[in-house]
Amino acid sequence: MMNDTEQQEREYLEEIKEQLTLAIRRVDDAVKQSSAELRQQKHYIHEHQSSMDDADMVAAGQSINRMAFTGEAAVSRKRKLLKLGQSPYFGRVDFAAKNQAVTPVYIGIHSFLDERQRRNLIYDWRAPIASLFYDFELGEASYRTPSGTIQGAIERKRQYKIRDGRMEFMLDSDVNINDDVLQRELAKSSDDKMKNIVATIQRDQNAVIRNETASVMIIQGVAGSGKTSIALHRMAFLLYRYRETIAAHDLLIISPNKVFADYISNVLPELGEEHIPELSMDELAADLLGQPYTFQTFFEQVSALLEHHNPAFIERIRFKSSFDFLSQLNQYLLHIENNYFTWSDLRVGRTVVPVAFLQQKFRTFHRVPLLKRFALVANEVRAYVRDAAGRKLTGQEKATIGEAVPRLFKFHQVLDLYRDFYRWLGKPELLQLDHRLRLEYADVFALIYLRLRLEGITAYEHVKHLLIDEMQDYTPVHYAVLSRLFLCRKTILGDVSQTVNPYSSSSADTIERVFPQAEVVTLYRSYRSTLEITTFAQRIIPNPNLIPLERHGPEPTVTHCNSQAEELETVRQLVEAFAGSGNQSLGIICKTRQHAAQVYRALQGLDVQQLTEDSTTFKEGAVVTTAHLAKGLEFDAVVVPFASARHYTTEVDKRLLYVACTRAMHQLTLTYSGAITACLTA
Ligand SMILES: Nc1ncnc2c1ncn2[C@@H]1O[C@H](COP(=O)(O)OP(=O)(O)OP(=O)(O)O)[C@@H](O)[C@H]1O
Repeated sequence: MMNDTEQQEREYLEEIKEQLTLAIRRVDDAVKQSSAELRQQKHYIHEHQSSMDDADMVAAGQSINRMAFTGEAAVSRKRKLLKLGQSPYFGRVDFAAKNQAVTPVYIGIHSFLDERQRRNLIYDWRAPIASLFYDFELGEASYRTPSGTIQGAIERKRQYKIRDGRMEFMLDSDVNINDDVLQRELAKSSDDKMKNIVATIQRDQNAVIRNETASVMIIQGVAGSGKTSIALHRMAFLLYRYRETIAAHDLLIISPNKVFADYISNVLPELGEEHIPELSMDELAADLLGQPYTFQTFFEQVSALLEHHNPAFIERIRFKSSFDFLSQLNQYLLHIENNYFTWSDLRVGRTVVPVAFLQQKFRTFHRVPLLKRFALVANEVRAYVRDAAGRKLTGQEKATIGEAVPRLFKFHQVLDLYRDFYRWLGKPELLQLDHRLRLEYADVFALIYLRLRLEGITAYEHVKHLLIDEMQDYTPVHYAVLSRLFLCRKTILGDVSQTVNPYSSSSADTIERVFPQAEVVTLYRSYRSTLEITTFAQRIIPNPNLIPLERHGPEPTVTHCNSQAEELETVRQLVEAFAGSGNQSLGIICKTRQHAAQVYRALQGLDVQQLTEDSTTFKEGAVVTTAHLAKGLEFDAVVVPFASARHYTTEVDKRLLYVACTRAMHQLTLTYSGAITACLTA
């Protein structure tokens, strides 16, 4: 068989690298040539401008564009080849399709074709045949192609780690194929942003990544199950699978905040794809609400909940996060259609426009959002009056009609209707709005929903696939807005256990009610943390279904201190120890902003950074932050200060503690003074 031994593999790697070098040289030549031609063409146009007609100019412009395009494609091709030169492939399956010879299939991050022999030397991990690598052990196997399923058998499976063009190891695997390499990958320290996982994608993960049928895919997965990773690889897969029709700018990621967006921003470029546009929910809200509103952000809502116990505030959030709320809004919309018109004949000069005409016209436009119908009906009325009077209307008359028609309806401002909604409910106290029109967070998407239904919003029709992370933080009314705004396919992921606001959280079941056509996948295997850390986190929120990966590290420690000052000193020592520990990242994760600020002050003079809501980038090394902001991130080591009964008491606190502890990959330390929190007793 080809490339049997390690020696042969090493020689083959050199051969492939050489071919890659040649290919890069060819691309370079092509780039040079195309830029020379471009220069010539421009020069030619410059010289002959005076004698060229419009058609000549258009043709010349087009040919320049074509050359520039070829140039860009060559540059991008070169980038991919250079990357392959560093690490050409990570896997190999020797596959014999039925009645055919065995061929080795090398799998890498991009494909690489031997142009002269027209042979695929490396297959893109997203190619149909590459799914063999993820989906099967040795023996019978099959893969689906657009033209049907190919049956056959896998005779060998091999994995490689090639870095900087050097083979660090190769492994033949028969049964538990990925485990060894996966273990090595997971044991590594995390120095910076999220990385791609193409070499070790697991079977259940692969099924989600390659799913082509789901119009809505909901991924509920335990902490560290790879949800975010999978979702990003799924985007890369879709870009590959539908490359004729979908480009990176057709996709949209709705992310919880800028730090998270920055944290994940490397994955697609690593996979050779362009950056995907991203919006935070707050940015989307600001865009959809428009002026003149300002609003409390989700961060501020959660902080307010943590800072003071306010039953009325909680009650408002709870109600506005319910399905009942959404259905009340829908009923209200029906109610106003049926009750808020005051019908009367319209008199314009000597012409009377009868009620029946008006009603009939409003009915004709029933598909148009309510508040947009008035202008359309006014036009109809103008035509009616013109015909009746037998002459053109004066500007004054036209304006009169424009004002009279809306008067048939009680309200025209969405905010007035939103206020009225609470009166109609008999609970005006549920809307708290100050004179500067600052909305509570729980009102933001409700108001947007009304606006969407009453005025229509079409701003996001170009999006072809939407990715929503941290789904548990959004409520039925959020999803009602998203489902009307984005008619495209969606991938929605999250974990109910990691909600930072239990009064407004959604489980996969809740979201399924909004998207009944959704395919729901549940992931139980947790990859991030050592068994010791995962077991510890289970004491906070137990999940009997969770399957931790067998990877070991030090037991988490819970350190008692005699005073807060001593506690801060302990944290300081931990940060000092971090510098020489071999760990690359350390997260000091606090419950509140105040705690984070206090700890940060106590660490003055050390190389520590603070992550706040205003941060726009993920920071490396040691950082102090809050659990809310740390959600979705991970660190080699985590320190959770102030884990006392005083600070971690409520249901919200418990969730935050869970989020904080599950951020740790290898090492976890809690410190407290006074009594220890009861959240750990489970
Ligand atoms: N198949 C895999 N191979 C290698 N690493 C993996 C794999 N799946 C997950 N991981 C790693 O596990 C960690 C957690 O992944 P990720 O952040 O995507 O999980 P998550 O479910 O979104 O986590 P959380 O909800 O806790 O934020 C990451 O370091 C990721 O690289």
